Amino acid sequence: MKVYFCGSIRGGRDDVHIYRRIVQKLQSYGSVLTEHVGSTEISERGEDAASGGDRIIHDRDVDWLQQSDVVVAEVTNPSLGVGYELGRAVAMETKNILCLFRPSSGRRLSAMIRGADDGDQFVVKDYREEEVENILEEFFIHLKRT
Ligand SMILES: O=c1[nH]c(=O)n([C@H]2C[C@H](O)[C@@H](COP(=O)(O)O)O2)cc1CO
Repeated sequence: MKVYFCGSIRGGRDDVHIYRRIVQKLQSYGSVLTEHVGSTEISERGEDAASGGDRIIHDRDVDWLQQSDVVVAEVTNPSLGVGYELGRAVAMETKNILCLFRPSSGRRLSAMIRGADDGDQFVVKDYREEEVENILEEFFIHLKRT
């Protein structure tokens, strides 16, 4: 199984330790194409994409998104890139999408994400940090049954 993980980069790296936890857990289910999102070596300046710059990052990520079976996004820290990836994933119509949000942040999730939940292919789940592995486990058990 190929998993595409989305998390904020230029939107801010405050939650990188949670992204790393999520990536580690996701790796027990398949290959995580965007492993770098959970790396503490990537700052909010983003990846160093050498000469190709942002176009290389964009085209590579859209290609990975197309290849992926499942999209998991940590959406607590708002990020334009994550919102864009989710919109593209929905338009592809074949992806199973899980968005994870922590209400303890005091933020209110965008209606364009919360309101996209259809209880089936696009699921938004509120969680507490300590529950994250269990939430992922439940999601992947359910996926196997469908
Ligand atoms: O350097 C990068 N590498 C990269 O893969 N991304 C992708 C993956 C993340 O899920 C998402 C983060 O978007 P943003 O940088 O707008 O927060 O975009 C984004 C950047 C920088 O925008």
